[in-house]
Amino acid sequence: MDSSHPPLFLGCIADDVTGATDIASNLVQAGMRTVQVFGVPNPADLMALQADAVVVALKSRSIDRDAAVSMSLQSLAALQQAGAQRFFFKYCSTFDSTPAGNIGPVAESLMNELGVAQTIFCPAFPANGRTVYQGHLFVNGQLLNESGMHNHPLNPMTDANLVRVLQRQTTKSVGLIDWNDLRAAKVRSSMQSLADDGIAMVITDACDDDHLQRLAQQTTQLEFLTGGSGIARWLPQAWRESGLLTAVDSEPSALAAFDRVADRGRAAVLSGSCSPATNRQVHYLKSRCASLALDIERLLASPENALADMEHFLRAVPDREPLMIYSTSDPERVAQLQQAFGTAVVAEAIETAMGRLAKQLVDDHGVRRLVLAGGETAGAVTRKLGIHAIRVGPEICPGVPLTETVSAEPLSLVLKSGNFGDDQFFEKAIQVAT
Ligand SMILES: Nc1ncnc2c1ncn2[C@@H]1O[C@H](COP(=O)(O)OP(=O)(O)O)[C@@H](O)[C@H]1O
Ligand SMILES: O=C(O)[C@@H](O)C(=O)COP(=O)(O)O
Repeated sequence: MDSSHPPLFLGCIADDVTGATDIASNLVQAGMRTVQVFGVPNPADLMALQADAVVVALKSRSIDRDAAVSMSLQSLAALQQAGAQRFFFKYCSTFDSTPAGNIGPVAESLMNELGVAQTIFCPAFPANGRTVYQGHLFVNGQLLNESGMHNHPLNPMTDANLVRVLQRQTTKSVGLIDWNDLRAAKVRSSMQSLADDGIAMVITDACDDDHLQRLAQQTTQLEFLTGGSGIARWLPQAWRESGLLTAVDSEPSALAAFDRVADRGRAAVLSGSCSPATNRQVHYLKSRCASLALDIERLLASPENALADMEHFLRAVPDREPLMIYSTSDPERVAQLQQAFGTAVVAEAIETAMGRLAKQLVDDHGVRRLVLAGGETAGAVTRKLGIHAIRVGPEICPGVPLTETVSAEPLSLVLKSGNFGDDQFFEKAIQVAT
């Protein structure tokens, strides 16, 4: 390791792959040299990275609670051994979880392990339309439970009151810091009052970036924070101002390690998100490039035959032309498939197929840029491709950067959170300058 590089400062644990890239991108935008690694890391590998921040991308959002807790604790141990001084648990800005978890149980176990009595829960990400007011989460001005998230295939969100949602997932007591506390710079004193009342987990309001900046400035004392990536855009500056983080030369330095060596080949979009935004993005792109909807019934009946059909399609697309394959569907179609075959069975079949398709695209069809839509989908694909780490480049839209794999033959990856990006996002991601 280069002894002139400051030691690792921040260790993040993200509960899905696109969410990890989202926070990594916001940290890079805020001037931190950030590397994203996939799966529970090895401390020695982390120490060799020369980064200010490491984001560990897990696939722990929709799995069994005990497994999610276990892999999060193992990741924490690795980050601690690598010398991290601050820790962040990143979950979705739409608080994606089931009544059993996994946000509450994972946060609780990380707090217990770190010996931390209290922390904040700040999913707000105003740049992407996620705001929290009086503890209620809004998505582009709609209450969470009316925003389309109530139709999520794996973790439908049916309650916008986050104090209530989180309280159902944890044995610790949950409270609220509202926007008045932020405006009056009363976060620390309000947290102390809440602590005196035995409140360990504090949902925080934030309606705009000014609120997030204030919140970051007033929580620098916390060793462990949790939230979406909105606050991560402001924490590095707050840490620097309070003397905790060594100042970096300038913002671009955080992008300096991004080589752009990967962007020399064909682009393909694999889309498994069924969010409203991704449905619109698929609709926009499908008449503009070669595209194919996964035949999900055929896939469930015979994966091998379905993949053989896909291979025919791939061979028919002229060399080097971009293409898109998607399972993205509207809520009625998702419900119909889930009722007929079972939620987990459908999700597993699609994720496995997406992983295999990605491997075919890269190994046999000259694809060097993969655009993946959906956190679970991206998790399955990156696992199948054996990707260990990525460097983060410039943003294509808030929370979705261009990235490239840290490997002998780098691959360009765009890992898009299901609900991020405008209708033309895929087209931009395919075309973005190299
Ligand atoms: N047509 C479909 N019907 C049912 N489930 C689907 C369909 N298409 C994709 N899925 C599954 O829904 C889940 C979507 O999750 P994810 O990829 O994380 O997207 P998002 O980012 O929108 O949450 C995945 O497990 C995926 O396999
Ligand atoms: O915070 C967010 O909204 C995203 O970073 C995120 O976690 C998205 O997850 P997916 O919607 O599953 O892609």
